[in-house]
Amino acid sequence: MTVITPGIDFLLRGGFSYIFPSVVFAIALSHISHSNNIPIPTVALVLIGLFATPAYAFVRVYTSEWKARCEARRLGARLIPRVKGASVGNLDVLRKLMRNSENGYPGDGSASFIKEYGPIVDLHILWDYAVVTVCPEHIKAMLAKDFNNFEKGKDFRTNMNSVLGTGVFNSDGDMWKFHRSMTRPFFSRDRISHFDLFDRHAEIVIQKMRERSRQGLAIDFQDLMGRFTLDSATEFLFGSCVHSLNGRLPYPYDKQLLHYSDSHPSEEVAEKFAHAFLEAQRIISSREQLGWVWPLTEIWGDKTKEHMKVVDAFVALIVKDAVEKKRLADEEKGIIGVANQQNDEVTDDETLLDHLVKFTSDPVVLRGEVLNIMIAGRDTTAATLTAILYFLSTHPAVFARLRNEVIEKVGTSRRPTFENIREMKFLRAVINETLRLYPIVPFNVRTSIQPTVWTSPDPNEKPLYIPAKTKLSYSVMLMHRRKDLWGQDAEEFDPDRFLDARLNKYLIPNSFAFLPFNAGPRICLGQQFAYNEMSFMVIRLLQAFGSSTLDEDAQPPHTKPNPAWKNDVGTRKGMEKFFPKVSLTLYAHGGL
Ligand code: HEM
Repeated sequence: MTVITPGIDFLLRGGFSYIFPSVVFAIALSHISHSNNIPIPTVALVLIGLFATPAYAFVRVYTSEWKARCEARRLGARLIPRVKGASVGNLDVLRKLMRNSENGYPGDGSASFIKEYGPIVDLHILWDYAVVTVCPEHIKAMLAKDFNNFEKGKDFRTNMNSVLGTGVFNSDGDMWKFHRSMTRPFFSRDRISHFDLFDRHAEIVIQKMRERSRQGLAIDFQDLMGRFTLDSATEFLFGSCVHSLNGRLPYPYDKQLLHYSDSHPSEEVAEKFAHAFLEAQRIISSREQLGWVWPLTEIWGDKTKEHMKVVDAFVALIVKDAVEKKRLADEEKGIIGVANQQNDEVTDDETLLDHLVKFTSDPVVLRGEVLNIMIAGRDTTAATLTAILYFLSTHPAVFARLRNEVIEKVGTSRRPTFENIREMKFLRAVINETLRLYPIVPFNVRTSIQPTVWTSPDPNEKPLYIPAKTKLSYSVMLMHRRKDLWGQDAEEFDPDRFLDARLNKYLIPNSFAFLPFNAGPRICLGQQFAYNEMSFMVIRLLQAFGSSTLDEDAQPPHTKPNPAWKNDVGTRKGMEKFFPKVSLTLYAHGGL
C-alpha cells in the first residue's frame, strides 16, 4: 500500500496552490488576447504565469494586513507589537527558536523577544502571526472568560494527530465535549483517594532505592518515577499494571556497568513503550515549534510512525482485553453485540477503560483516549515528582522542614490518609512552588475563532487587536517567573511564598498568575489525582530517608547544564544543576 508522507502531501497541496493562480492568470490573459485580438508573446505569458503566484501571495498578505489595521483602528485597538527580524519572513527568528529548543534553556527563544517587545509579542514567522503571551489577563480570556472563542485549532490537531488521534487533549468543539463528558465521571473524589494502589508501587520504589543506596550507587529518580507513575497509571486507568518497576534500573553514568545514555537498556515491553512514546511526543512537539512548514522535515515519511507501531502494539492489547471483557459481561447479561450505553455511573471496581467501553467499542477512539490520558496522567506527575526531589536535594533546610511535617502528621511508617494530605500545608506549598518554577506543560497554544480585542499590558496604550484564526501561544512557565507578578525573588525556590504575606500580595488578587493545571472548562481533569499521587509518594520517601543528595557526576556529560548558563547570575537558568528540556511536557535531559 502506498502511503503519502506528510512532506509529499504538503508539497502536492502547496504545488497545487502555487500553480493554480498562475494557470488562472495565464488562461485569463490568453482569453483576453484572443477575444480582443491583442497578441501577447508566449515568453510574456510564461513570465506572467511564473510571477502571478508570488504577486498573488504578496497581495493577499498585504490586504489581510491592511484589513487588520483598519479593523484594529475601528475598534480603537492596535496591532500586537511585531518582531522585526533580520531576514525575509523572519526566518532568523525561526532559526533562533529552533536552535534554542535543541540546545538552549526552555523558553529562552521567546523570552529574549518578550524582554525586547513586552509581555505579548508577535514573532510573525513566514508572514503569519505567531503570537506569544505571558499575560495572565490574556490567558484568562482564552481559557475562561472568552473560552468559546478559542480552540486548540486545526494546525495543532493535525500536528498531534499521528500520536494523539482525537482524544480529549487533541480535540475541539463537540468532539472534545464528548471525550470530556465520557472521562470526567471517572475522576470523582472517592475514586482518586484510593491509596492502596499507590502504596503497593511506592513500596517497591523505596525498596529499589534502599538496594541502590546500600550499593552506594546513585539512582536515576526520573526513571524511577516514570516507572512508578506508569505502573500506577496502567493499574488505575486500565486495570492491568505493566510492572515496569520490576525491570532493571539504569546505572549512573560514572559507574559504567551499563551505559546510561541508552535510555532504553532493557528489551522489556514497558520500557520499549515508554521510550517510543517519549520519542513520538518529542517529534510532535518539534512540529509545533516549526509551524506550518514542519511537513518539509518529513518528506520521506512520518517520523512518528515507527515509534507509534511500538506504542500501538502495547495499547491495542489493553484495549482489546477491555472490549472483550465488556462483550463477555454483556453476553452474561443477555445483551447481544456491543451496546453503547451512555452511562455516567462509575462503579467502585471499574477502571477508566471499563468505563469508556460503555460508550464506544471503536478501537481508534479508545486508543486515542488511552494515549491522551497516559500523556496527561503519567509524564506530568513523574516529571513533577522528579523536580520536587531535585529541589529537596538542593535545599536541605526545606527537606528537613518537610520531613518534620511528615513525621508530625503521619509518623515514620503509617500509611498517609487523604485527610493527612489535606492538612499538610507545607507539603502542598512545596508541590506548588515546584509547579510554579517547572510547570510541566510550560507552553501551550490556542487559536482564535472570531476577531477580538485584548487589554493592553500597558494601561496607557490602546488595547490589542486579535484577528480571527490567529495562533496564540502562551507560556505559563515564563509567566510564573515574572518578577512583576511574583516579586524580585521570582526565580528562586521558596515554598513559603505560598504561605506567607506574599500569597495575599501576589497570588490572591491575581489567581491567573499561577496556572500549572490550566483553568476554565478545559482545566486538568486529573488535578486532584495528581496532588494525591505526588503527595503520597513524597510522604513515603520522607518517611524512609533522612536526606537526599543530587549526584551531578551520575549525569552523562552531554546532558549537563551548559556551563555558560552560570553567567546569568540570579536567574533560574544560572542556578540550574540539571538540563530542563521540553517535549510536550518538561523533563530532565538524560535523567536526574
Ligand atoms: C502534575 C501533574 C499534572 C499537571 C501539571 C497537569 C497539567 C495539565 C494541563 C496544563 C492541562 C491542560 C492542557 C491543555 O489545555 O492543552 C491538563 C489537561 C488534562 N489533564 Fe492534567 N496535569 C497533571 C496530571 C494529570 C493526571 C494525573 C491526569 C489523569 C490521570 C490528568 C488528566 C488530564 C486530562 C484528561 C486533561 C485534558 C482536559 C481537557 O482538555 O479537557 N492530568 N493537565
